Amino acid sequence: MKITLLTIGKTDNTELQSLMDDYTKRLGYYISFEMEVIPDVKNAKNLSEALQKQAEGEEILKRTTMADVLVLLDEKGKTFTSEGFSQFLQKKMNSGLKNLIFVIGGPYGFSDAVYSRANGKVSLSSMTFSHQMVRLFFIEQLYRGFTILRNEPYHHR
Ligand SMILES: C[S@@+](CC[C@H](N)C(=O)[O-])C[C@H]1O[C@@H](n2cnc3c(N)ncnc32)[C@H](O)[C@@H]1O
Repeated sequence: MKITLLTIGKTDNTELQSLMDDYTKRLGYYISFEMEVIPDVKNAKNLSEALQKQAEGEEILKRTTMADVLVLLDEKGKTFTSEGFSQFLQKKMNSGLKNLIFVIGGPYGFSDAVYSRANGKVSLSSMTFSHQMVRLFFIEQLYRGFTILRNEPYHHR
């Protein structure tokens, strides 16, 4: 199984990027993982929130096929413990799925079209994080999930 994390817009914070690179490298020992950055929508300043979400949504949907499982990172989604999330990952791997795609929305979240296509929603907290911060938190949780599945001493119950 390959896991892709789709995000909108590059991170211009080098410290955040360096932490993400570190967890991405570590994750690579366990699973094929890629973070794909969708370029910021051009002229976003001149667009309404709805139009910006629609444009971002089209870019997200372009990058998925119906065979992929698409899971949105969304504060109103399902919450997991880290152990529960590791079981979620294990089940997806056992199911023979080829592509598991997680998506982080832009500054205004997701368009209705993306919500309609999604197979599920996962929340990291009921608080809202910036779309930049949430990438780091999520990649760390993915890494944690795999260390739990391998019984490695990263996660302390
Ligand atoms: C600034 S937030 C957008 C908030 C927007 N009000 C909404 O309704 O989604 C940008 C993105 O970060 C992600 N995000 C923020 N907080 C999150 C959380 N607690 N759990 C999961 N994803 C979160 C979501 O993908 C969201 O689309």
